[in-house]
Amino acid sequence: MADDYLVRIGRLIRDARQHRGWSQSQLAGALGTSQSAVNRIERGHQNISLEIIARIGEALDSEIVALGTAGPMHLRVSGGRRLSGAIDVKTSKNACVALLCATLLNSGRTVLRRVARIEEVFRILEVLNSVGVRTRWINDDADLEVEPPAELDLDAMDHEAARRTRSVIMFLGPLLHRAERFKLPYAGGCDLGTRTVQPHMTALRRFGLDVTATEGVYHCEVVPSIAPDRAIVLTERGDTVTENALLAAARHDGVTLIRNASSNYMVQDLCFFLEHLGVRVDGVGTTTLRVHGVPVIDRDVDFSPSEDPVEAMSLLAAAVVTSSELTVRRAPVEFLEIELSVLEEMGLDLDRTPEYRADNGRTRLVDLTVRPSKLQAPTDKIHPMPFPGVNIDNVPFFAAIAASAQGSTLIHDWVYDNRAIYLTELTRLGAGVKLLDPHRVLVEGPTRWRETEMMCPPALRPAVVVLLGMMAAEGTSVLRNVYVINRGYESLADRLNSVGARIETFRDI
Ligand SMILES: CC(=O)N[C@H]1[C@@H](OP(=O)(O)OP(=O)(O)OC[C@H]2O[C@@H](n3ccc(=O)[nH]c3=O)[C@H](O)[C@@H]2O)O[C@H](CO)[C@@H](O)[C@@H]1O
Ligand SMILES: C=C(OP(=O)(O)O)C(=O)O
Repeated sequence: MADDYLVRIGRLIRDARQHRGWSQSQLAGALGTSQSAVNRIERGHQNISLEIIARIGEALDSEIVALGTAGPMHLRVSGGRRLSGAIDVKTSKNACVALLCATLLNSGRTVLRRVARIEEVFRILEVLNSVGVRTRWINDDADLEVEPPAELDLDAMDHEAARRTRSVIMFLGPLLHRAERFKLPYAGGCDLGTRTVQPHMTALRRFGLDVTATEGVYHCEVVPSIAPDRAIVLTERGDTVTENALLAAARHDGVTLIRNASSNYMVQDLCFFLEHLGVRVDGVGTTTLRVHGVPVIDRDVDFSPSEDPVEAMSLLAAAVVTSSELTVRRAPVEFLEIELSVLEEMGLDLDRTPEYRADNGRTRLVDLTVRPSKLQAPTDKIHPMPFPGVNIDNVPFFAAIAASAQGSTLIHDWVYDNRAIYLTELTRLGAGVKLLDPHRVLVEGPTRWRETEMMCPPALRPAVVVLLGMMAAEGTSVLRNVYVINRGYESLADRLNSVGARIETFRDI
């Protein structure tokens, strides 16, 4: 028993080390020990103290062992089961976090309906609470009330929670209207390689924001007399940068023109919310936004963020890889149209209902039913583009789908440095995924999926893709440390179980 325990800890350490991309010698160097000692630890042949485990966890930036229910969550998947029935898409992580940041524009009370109860939202709530914003879940439907204080206590900001999110960067836009000097930690989020924040700084400089970045913290100073005197042309058509520019423009006394804006789903939801706050935004859905700012916003508002196209795509992919008939209800079709076209070209048997409106009154939804189909690899490569193109976050799901199709599919993720690399994790489940270069993988299908045990890749979508492979594989698979999945999906295991999956959650020791 004791030996078995050491072997399990050893495996956790090995997986965490491999995820960091370190050799045994590199870990040994960080611990001040020898490579052979690390080798013994990983094989479970060495007694180790809690102190050593803690040091290893620190060196690898990974919580190896935790006590009680707060420890890392893992999933045990009994795969090879067909799904059936219907499942609803939840509201999107990316809109919910942008709207939470946007509540900082308003002195009044904001109610957001059916907010995704996910770790990313919890982290942003922790940051808001730490600076004095009062937040409260008001019912079991996940409706959330947000009330900012008259004065924010920005020095009390919870940097640890903030640093775990990408979204906290969207505090910059609202805060530049509330403080002349403040600090914000560097943004985190999925580990996808370098993710620039320069376009944010370039856009917000036009509103008088001056940022010095040192030792993990942005030191921000605002010169209120500086205001945009001509159009703000974003250097990238990014989602969060467009949102930051919108947030800054919302309380700017005048009209701001933003060009090369993203018109993606979360940006549109933010524009609809700004309209509730009395801020008119012309051009929603296009790449030129004209924002009619309102210097003081003090309104009680009630808003329903829309459904998540990326969650819809994840659920469709779950049905495809498990050869199931499944209805995905409340799918925001406008943000999935190209994905659906590609899937139909690949031979997916897919039905959709007539469109209906999301609770925000604007976004078009449909229910999609997919049936088991013989898929062919697409002729052309799959690559993302800013909306309206294949959504960057949907690309990883094409890897799982391509692995279920006959033939070779080239997937080209030009956007992120690391995300395509994580897709090679599917080889551990039996898929033929070859890395051609850091941005391109060739997927050779169909796959005879096989069970495995592994750590979650440190990026949300590739982590879910691995989970889908495990659902397709006969036998029992284990996916360790799924915080990254919980960042973006609410109770995913339970919800998949409700349509026939068998996924158990557990924690170590
Ligand atoms: C909280 C949130 O909403 N996160 C989403 C948002 O992150 P966010 O908007 O922060 O995305 P990033 O700024 O990281 O941009 C994504 C990447 O695309 C590159 N890029 C982007 C636009 C462009 O015109 N040219 C270009 O090269 C950037 O350099 C970067 O490498 O958008 C990403 C891209 O849709 C999504 O993956 C994230 O889920
Ligand atoms: C990359 C993603 O998220 P974030 O921007 O929050 O890291 C994602 O949602 O896939």
